[in-house]
Amino acid sequence: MACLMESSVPLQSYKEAAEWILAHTDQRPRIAVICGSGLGTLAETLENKTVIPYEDIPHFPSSTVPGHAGRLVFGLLNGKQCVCMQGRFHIYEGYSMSTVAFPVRVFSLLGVDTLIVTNAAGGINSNYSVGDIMFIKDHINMPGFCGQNPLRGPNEDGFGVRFPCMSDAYDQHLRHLAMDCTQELGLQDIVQEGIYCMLGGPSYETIAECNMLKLLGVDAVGMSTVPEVITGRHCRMHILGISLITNMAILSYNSTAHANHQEVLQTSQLRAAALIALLTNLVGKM
Ligand SMILES: O=P(O)(O)O[C@@H]1C[C@H](O)[C@@H](CO)O1
Ligand code: HPA
Repeated sequence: MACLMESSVPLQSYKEAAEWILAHTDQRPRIAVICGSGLGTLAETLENKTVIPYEDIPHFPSSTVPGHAGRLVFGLLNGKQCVCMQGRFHIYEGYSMSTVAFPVRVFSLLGVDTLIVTNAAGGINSNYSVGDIMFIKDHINMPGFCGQNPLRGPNEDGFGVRFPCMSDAYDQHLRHLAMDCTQELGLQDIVQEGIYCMLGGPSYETIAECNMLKLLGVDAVGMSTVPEVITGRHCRMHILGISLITNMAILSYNSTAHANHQEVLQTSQLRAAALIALLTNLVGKM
């Protein structure tokens, strides 16, 4: 009988990707930033950049979504060495959860121990507004309810344990530090803290689905982040998750609004400067 297995990535592929990168830059960052839809401009602000297109790195997946450039950018952010993923992967592109999270294990082999994950998300909480910045305090892995998890398949003991704890997935200290930064920058009025729910996409949610998520206590909905966070926690990284509320989820049958990726990218552009200021300030304190 055929066995339904996550197509887990061979250990050798992570190692070959990491070795290739180590041979192509002498930068050794401990901080990695995954840039969400339209949020890749952060990478442009790094100093002393080394830019590596994903297609040059052995075994690296490729980006197929508008707003996700598809390159690693190494450089200094506020004096600290960082690597930014300008473009991430999603399961709706046809990738398995473990492939989506492939770069996170590569980063771990490079010596990264802190992961900042950003995303564009739809606001479910009716107290939220478009343009709000939400620090993620917890997540719901909705695809996980039917078995999708980046750690599915044989465990790689070298990265972490078989059954990792996720109740502390989002680092409280980093979140408080980030909150302090928003005060300093005068962003406190647009800051929220909440629960992110990942759905598979690529279709946006129905009205019934949005109302169900609201009942479940979800504050923002998206199509990413969870695979990278689970994988990062598995290898003991400290994680800060940030959702930009790019649109409000549609909860009423009277609404004439239509979710669309243009709006997502437009809001990301509007808030790019604020997010860059926030991350620059934060990284300086880390
Ligand atoms: O990569 P993220 O999660 O930031 O992008 C969101 C989810 C979809 O890729 C896209 C939908 O508009 O934006
Ligand atoms: N739903 C799911 N993913 C998203 C949304 C949304 O409303 N906005 C940005 N990414």
